[in-house]
Amino acid sequence: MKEKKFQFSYKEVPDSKDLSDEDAALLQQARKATKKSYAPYSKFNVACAAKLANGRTVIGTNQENASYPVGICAERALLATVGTQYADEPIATLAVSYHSLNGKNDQPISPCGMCRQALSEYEKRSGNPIRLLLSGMEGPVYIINTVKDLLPLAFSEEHLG
Ligand SMILES: O=c1ccn([C@H]2C[C@H](O)[C@@H](CO)O2)c(=O)[nH]1
Ligand SMILES: [Zn+2]
Repeated sequence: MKEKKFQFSYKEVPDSKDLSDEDAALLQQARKATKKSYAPYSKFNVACAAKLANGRTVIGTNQENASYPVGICAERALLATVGTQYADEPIATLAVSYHSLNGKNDQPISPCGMCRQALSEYEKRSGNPIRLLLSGMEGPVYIINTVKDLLPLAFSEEHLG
């Protein structure tokens, strides 16, 4: 039997003011876009902002539904736009933030499992790592180098044979 290990390291920046100007601006766009979220059921307003390799910025927000499973996360809403309008264009950096009416907004969240799978496929398809900036409306920012780090042993089209 062989012991295998998965390890990853990421950065924690104490506050968004410690980011580069470009990263701080992208995170600010994500924070601002939480106002566009439609989340009357969870009251958990998530938004993300992607800086594409071509310089464009795209935003996405969660859009909920009275039939709960119909709702879509901010990350996959964003990917639908990127995939449609800028197919295969690499996402250089994706900032994710949220504003919750249920509690504090000062800790980072990270994409759910379904979004990790979707982001993983977009990363592969575009051929470039997606850097992630994760943060609430204030507080620390996590910087993650690639979606691969968030989804070890990812399922992909290769497994379909
Ligand atoms: O990374 C995340 C985590 C949660 N949500 C959404 C799904 C649901 O609408 C609400 C509460 O889970 O937040 C996102 O959009 N992205
Ligand atoms: Zn999700």
